[in-house]
Amino acid sequence: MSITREDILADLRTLKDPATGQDIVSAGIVRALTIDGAAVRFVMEIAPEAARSYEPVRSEAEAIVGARPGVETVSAVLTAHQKPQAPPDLKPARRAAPSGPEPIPGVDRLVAIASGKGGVGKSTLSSNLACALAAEGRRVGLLDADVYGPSQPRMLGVTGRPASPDGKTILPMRSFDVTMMSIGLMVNEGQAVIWRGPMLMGALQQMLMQVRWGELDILLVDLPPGTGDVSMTLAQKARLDGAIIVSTPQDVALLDARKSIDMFKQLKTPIYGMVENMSTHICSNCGHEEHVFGHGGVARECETLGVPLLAEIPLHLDIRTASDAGRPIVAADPEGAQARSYRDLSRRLIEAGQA
Ligand SMILES: Nc1ncnc2c1ncn2[C@@H]1O[C@H](COP(=O)(O)OP(=O)(O)OP(=O)(O)O)[C@@H](O)[C@H]1O
Repeated sequence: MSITREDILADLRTLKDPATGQDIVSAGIVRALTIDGAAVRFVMEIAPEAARSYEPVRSEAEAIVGARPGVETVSAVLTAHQKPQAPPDLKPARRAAPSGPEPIPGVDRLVAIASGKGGVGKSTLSSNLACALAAEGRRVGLLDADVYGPSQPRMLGVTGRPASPDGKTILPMRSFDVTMMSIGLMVNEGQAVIWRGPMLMGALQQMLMQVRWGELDILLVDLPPGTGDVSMTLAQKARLDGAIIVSTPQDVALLDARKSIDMFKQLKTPIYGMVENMSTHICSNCGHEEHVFGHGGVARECETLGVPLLAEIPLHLDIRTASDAGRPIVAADPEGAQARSYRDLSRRLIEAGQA
């Protein structure tokens, strides 16, 4: 049975907008309605502070549309609309309260893991480094802030939704002695979330400040690739102790890594150094080593930029299969050759007082 846009809008018109009393379609809340075969998706655009009062409307909307014959899946997502900005007041009557970077209660060090470009192995490094630091006895947290592709739940084999016993704070998950939280655990699997500026910042701040991290020696933050809103918000809201930049050796990746370093320098975040990932390929059959992406690119870049080269991680099939199976190589085979570079990196950071 084919479903039409009008059918869905008619269903949604039966629901009331709690703010205006109009139906939600006439109130202009329903946006981006797409019908793809038996799958229906739409967004409900609301004021960010009203998110809680709209949740029942959102779930009712999903239920009503889902009950229509021919509809198999429905995804309704709440997104925040941008409030028009008031013109700046050039003569404020009183001084604004300071809202600079704050420390996270109980967390000794906050360290960002960043990359200029996607797919260079930043998340693989974050989970393995977290496990390696835990293996050295450090109390480690990992916050997966990669809003565009949160992969830590998969890499650390974590499923389920974090509990919130009091409706205000969130209990983190735990895997391989690492306390973790991911933006991927806050949305339904497969549900596309359209993050707008204010909502994204709200989610990041919530994960930093409302998650009960407990006492940690270090909290690693796996950032989305590039130099976007999340990195900026993190550096502005929380007191960052350092950043580690991951890159592969090719020129294109290095070009982007340089932008990332520039950004952290501007944000006055100390750069702990760079990590070259996929530095050399080690054949899993014969052990033959070759430099698929060239060699020494990151070392040269580090010299030019005056930042330390922290580690060179080989490209090895076992590293990928371990992560895909939800058990990072450092946890799966801690004494094995492929875990060595991650474990050396963790020891180096601990020795330098950076972890
Ligand atoms: N050293 C390595 N050896 C083998 N495979 C690797 C290595 N590092 C990463 N990979 C694999 O490369 C892919 C991309 O890695 P990963 O997801 O960590 O990158 P990323 O930089 O976090 O990407 P994005 O930011 O786009 O999520 C994954 O399949 C991962 O298993």
